[in-house]
Amino acid sequence: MEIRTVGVVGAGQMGAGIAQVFAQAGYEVSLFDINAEQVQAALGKIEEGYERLVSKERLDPAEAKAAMARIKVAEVLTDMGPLDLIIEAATEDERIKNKIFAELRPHLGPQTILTTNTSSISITRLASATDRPERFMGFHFMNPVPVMQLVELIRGIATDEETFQLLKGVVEKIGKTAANAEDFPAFIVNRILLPMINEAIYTLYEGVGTVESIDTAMKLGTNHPMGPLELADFIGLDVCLAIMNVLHDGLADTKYRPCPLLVKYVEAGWLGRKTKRGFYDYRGEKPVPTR
Ligand SMILES: CC(=O)CC(=O)SCCNC(=O)CCNC(=O)[C@H](O)C(C)(C)COP(=O)(O)OP(=O)(O)OC[C@H]1O[C@@H](n2cnc3c(N)ncnc32)[C@H](O)[C@@H]1OP(=O)(O)O
Ligand SMILES: NC(=O)C1=CN([C@@H]2O[C@H](COP(=O)(O)OP(=O)(O)OC[C@H]3O[C@@H](n4cnc5c(N)ncnc54)[C@H](OP(=O)(O)O)[C@@H]3O)[C@@H](O)[C@H]2O)C=CC1
Repeated sequence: MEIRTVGVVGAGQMGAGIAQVFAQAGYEVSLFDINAEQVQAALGKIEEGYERLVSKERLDPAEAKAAMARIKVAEVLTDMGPLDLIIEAATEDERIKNKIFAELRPHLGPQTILTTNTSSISITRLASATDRPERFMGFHFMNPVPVMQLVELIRGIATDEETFQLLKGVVEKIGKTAANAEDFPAFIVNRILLPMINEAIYTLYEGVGTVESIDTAMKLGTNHPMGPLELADFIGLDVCLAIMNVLHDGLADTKYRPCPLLVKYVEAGWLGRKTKRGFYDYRGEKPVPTR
């Protein structure tokens, strides 16, 4: 089997980046979101992404145009059913993901491979609610997708070798590097990264440092490209909280308890860059700390 057509479900920051990278690599891409405005915003971001590459002479203008033309908007989710590969990149909520796979189920082609870009949720559990756990995998991209080199590949208990090899091939074709992770809460990257971010939030909560001093300390003291609070805003505080909850519930260890301050920000709807407020306020010219 060769993968040529790809459906991306969810046109948020991850879905947009995934669609951009796949279309650039020559795949025919269908993009769907329950919010039609979000799809239009994603198309605008993708176009900007290609323009950025063209301006740096990393992409030929004709190739950029051709890549853009390979992205189609799916009016309804079920239109994606017969495609070769579906990448679910909707909100980090198990009920939403299950609902998407359940809706797709009667419309899927016999060969269609289902994947999820989940940051933390059990692949085996998501797969078990579909009709094809052997053709189901975790396909975890990093943010921002066009820049980050890594894709985590996570096999569920029933994932077959053919599916794994096909997805390994896809990672090579899009010019990225795969790392294999076992199916345990939050896999590798987020098992390590999110407790670090959560600890940074505790450091703020306990008054050990300010937003600025914590981020400066980690940027200049450990050479991280972004401070942990800036990175949390970049990922999305709702996504960070969802991952911490999966770690806390799945591993039953208090060391994964989400910081109450993270919970408070999410309850306020201050989700980081995407809502223009989180640990920083992005509404002005320059981000300024919100506490
Ligand atoms: C939560 C999960 O499930 C998993 C995750 O994703 S965890 C999060 C993983 N991501 C990270 O840790 C990101 C950490 N941050 C970084 O690596 C960097 O800050 C960054 C790459 C995002 C930006 O880098 P920077 O040096 O501050 O800014 P900038 O110079 O503007 O960008 C660097 C390059 O990336 C490109 N870039 C930056 N943001 C981009 C975007 N959103 N889309 C496309 N390209 C982008 C820039 O064009 C630039 O390219 P060149 O080097 O070719 O000129
Ligand atoms: N943010 C990050 O750094 C990373 C996130 N991920 C994972 O990727 C996934 C998406 O995250 P991200 O892009 O940040 O989230 P966003 O909130 O930016 O985007 C999610 C999108 O999914 C849409 N959506 C919600 N329900 C449905 C549905 N039933 N059908 C179709 N679309 C739906 C949302 O619409 P609406 O807003 O209207 O609800 C929203 O547009 C999550 O699983 C997350 O854990 C993985 C790696 C990194």
